[in-house]
Amino acid sequence: MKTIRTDVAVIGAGSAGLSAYRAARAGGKRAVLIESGPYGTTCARVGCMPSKLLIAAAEAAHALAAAPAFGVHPGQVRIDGEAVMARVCSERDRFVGFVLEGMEHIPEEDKLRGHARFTGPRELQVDEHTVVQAERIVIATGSSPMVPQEWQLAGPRVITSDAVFDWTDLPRSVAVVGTGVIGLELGQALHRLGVRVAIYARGGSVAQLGDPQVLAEAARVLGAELDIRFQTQVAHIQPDGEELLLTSRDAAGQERRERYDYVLSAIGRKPNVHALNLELAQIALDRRGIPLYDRHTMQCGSSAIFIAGDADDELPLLAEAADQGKIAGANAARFPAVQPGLRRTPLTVAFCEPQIATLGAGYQALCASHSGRFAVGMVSFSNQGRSRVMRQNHGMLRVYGEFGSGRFLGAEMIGPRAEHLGHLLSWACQAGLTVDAMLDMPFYHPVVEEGVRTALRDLAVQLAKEPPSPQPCPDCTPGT
Ligand SMILES: Cc1cc2nc3c(=O)[nH]c(=O)nc-3n(C[C@H](O)[C@H](O)[C@H](O)COP(=O)(O)OP(=O)(O)OC[C@H]3O[C@@H](n4cnc5c(N)ncnc54)[C@H](O)[C@@H]3O)c2cc1C
Ligand SMILES: NC(=O)c1ccc[n+]([C@@H]2O[C@H](COP(=O)([O-])OP(=O)(O)OC[C@H]3O[C@@H](n4cnc5c(N)ncnc54)[C@H](O)[C@@H]3O)[C@@H](O)[C@H]2O)c1
Repeated sequence: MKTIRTDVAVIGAGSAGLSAYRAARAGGKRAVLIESGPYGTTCARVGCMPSKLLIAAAEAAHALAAAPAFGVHPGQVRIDGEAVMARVCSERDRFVGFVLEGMEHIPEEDKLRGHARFTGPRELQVDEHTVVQAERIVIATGSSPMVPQEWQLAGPRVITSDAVFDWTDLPRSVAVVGTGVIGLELGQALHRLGVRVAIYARGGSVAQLGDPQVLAEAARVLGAELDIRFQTQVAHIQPDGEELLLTSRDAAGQERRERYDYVLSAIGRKPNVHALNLELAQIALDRRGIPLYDRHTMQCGSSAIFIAGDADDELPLLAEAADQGKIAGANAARFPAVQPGLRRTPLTVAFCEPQIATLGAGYQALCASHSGRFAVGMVSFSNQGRSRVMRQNHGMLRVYGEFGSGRFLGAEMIGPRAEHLGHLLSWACQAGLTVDAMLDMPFYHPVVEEGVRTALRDLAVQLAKEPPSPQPCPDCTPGT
């Protein structure tokens, strides 16, 4: 067994780990980056990039299918599944190639291959070959897709999103389980590429939405295009020749059996923290076994251990992994004099169509933190001018503002160009703008942003009213 001594050890060479390694080095410290799997990051290999490539192909097919409504007839449309997957894979490999090039610029002595686990609060063992003694450690181990054990018994045709990007052709049919972001993005893309898709939702959730009105609209709009089975449990999956036989049970107890080429488990991802021997790290864990940490410093308690990215399960997104990694790496370098880093206004986008975005404080969080102290404005896109011009007049935006200060707090939406409207609104939120200040900004015509203005005007009207249920202040109400 070899022993290495270093200032900072980073576990995981994904987006968070690379960012942490660079920040630790920039802080003037020696650092090692330990990776057990392939280099290239989840985002580039099997996440953000290949999924958006598949969606881009689906959008091309959908544009042709939608063209006749404009009086444009593209003729016989043929989807060449092998060509679709060939482009997805070759462009994906290009993105992975950039990451691999970056890895080559990291000195060999800073890179270690193998699975790291704690043997003490400042010591790791990598496979059976190296002991790393580190003054500070960053956990950036990412997350893995979940598949219930009983589904795994049905064999290799029960897959996760990882497997989709290894396909060399499109299958005939896929059952997608889960109406989270992955289920909706991949389910809709495959549907638009001519694959028979059914999406099973055990409840009524849709992507990251928490506002009941936006959620109901999203279920209605997406349900109009896709075969989504809400309130339907997957009861059993069994192999059946070259296919899988899926038995589902709806809310009324009605059973249904259908055959699919694949079942795609999109029921969430779990942080990779359970094979780290965290009990030897001497840090406090929550009830799911995830280290407790300060979200501004990424420090676990007062220890020399930091965490970043999907591993902490706070908001498992690429931009968050990069930000958190930078904060964790910089603080590992300057430990014990840790400093709060920049945490931005939360922003999420689901690239289904219509797109779904949330930003700032979500509706559910506001109900808990701002009960009786926030107002809601809304716009439906059904009659919004530009959206109607483009035949993308579906969805709804709900915006939230604070009584008294008039500050803009956040929004949830499904609708056209949500990725762009989400950015616009999250920038206003982070800048701490009031609703009135936002309405003073320029709005061109005809643009979907005029829909945002309608929602903000509605919010301004609501904010000018009395709060719905004034909360008496117990300390200053006479007699209390
Ligand atoms: C299909 C899909 C689509 C997505 N689309 C988007 C999107 O559009 N936008 C967006 O913002 N986000 C998206 N995401 C989420 C995004 O990809 C992740 O949030 C991000 O990649 C997480 O980065 P990370 O560094 O935390 O994890 P990773 O990149 O997974 O890195 C963790 C690394 O740690 C290694 N590791 C784990 N345990 C150990 C150990 N014990 N020892 C050594 N190494 C270890 C792993 O092998 C891995 O390489 C998507 C995810 C998926 C799956
Ligand atoms: N555009 C993006 O930014 C993007 C795209 C893809 C993934 N991601 C990230 O990846 C993460 C994981 O995505 P995901 O879609 O796998 O998870 P998710 O947590 O978003 O959704 C999981 C879904 O599965 C359902 N579910 C859970 N257990 C189930 C069960 N046993 N049977 C049936 N349904 C079940 C849940 O109710 C939920 O609808 C997301 O949280 C997101 O942060 C982001």
